[in-house]
Amino acid sequence: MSQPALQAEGLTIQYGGVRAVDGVSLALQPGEIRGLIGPNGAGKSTVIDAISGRRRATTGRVTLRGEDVSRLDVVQRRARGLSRSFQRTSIFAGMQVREQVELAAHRSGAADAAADAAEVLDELELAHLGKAVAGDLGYGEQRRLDLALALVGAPAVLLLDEPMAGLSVKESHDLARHLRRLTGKREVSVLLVEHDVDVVFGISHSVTVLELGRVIASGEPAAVRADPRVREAYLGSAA
Ligand SMILES: Nc1ncnc2c1ncn2[C@@H]1O[C@H](COP(=O)(O)OP(=O)(O)OP(=O)(O)O)[C@@H](O)[C@H]1O
Repeated sequence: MSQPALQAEGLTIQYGGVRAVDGVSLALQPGEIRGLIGPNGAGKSTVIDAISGRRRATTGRVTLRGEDVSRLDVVQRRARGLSRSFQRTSIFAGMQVREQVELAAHRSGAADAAADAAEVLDELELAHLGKAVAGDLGYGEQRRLDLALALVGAPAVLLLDEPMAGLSVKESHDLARHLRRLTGKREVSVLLVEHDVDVVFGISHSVTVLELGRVIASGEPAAVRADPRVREAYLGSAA
């Protein structure tokens, strides 16, 4: 097996008396999409915060392509190829679409920001909206723009926190299709936190399930979905 694009080992995060994340380990191979699911409050966003550098883990280690980045901040980890999106989009509503994707590409260190932005916009079927002001886009288009902003600069790893939030079923499936195609094409690894479990099981190569800050299952989607503990803790009998 090749060197993992990302490895998190024994992450523990304490908020005062609450242990929000308790010894979580996971790895992403190049080009792998790993779903990270669990009930509300299970610790999914906190894991993403710890991996991205937004929150320093109390204990544990984060390695990016073999390099220990545990002591680096968000900007330093971004420069090493770790990108993320947030539950709420981080687009600039008053700015033109192409302009802001080019700016993001430039800030992410792309050698040719204009070309990189053009390619990502094209891949996400947003090229025709390049001159539109982002705030005028439909919500589904804004979500795709958010993904474009995270994708430029050729990151090795993308942390996505509920990218389908608020989308219709069709828009979710469209975004999932884009994600699957883009990750394959660009060899970017994705850690996908998403409440729509059908989307997660549909596009992920592997799935990790958290409950009360701990990993209760991890592996191929079909095996995880069939795991009695997962069904009991999270999916319910209808899953
Ligand atoms: N800033 C904070 N201060 C104190 N406790 C927090 C803080 N942020 C999160 N928590 C607690 O940490 C635990 C994990 O929260 P987290 O938001 O990571 O879960 P989640 O799985 O992402 O939930 P959701 O699906 O609702 O987004 C919860 O018990 C939450 O109440």
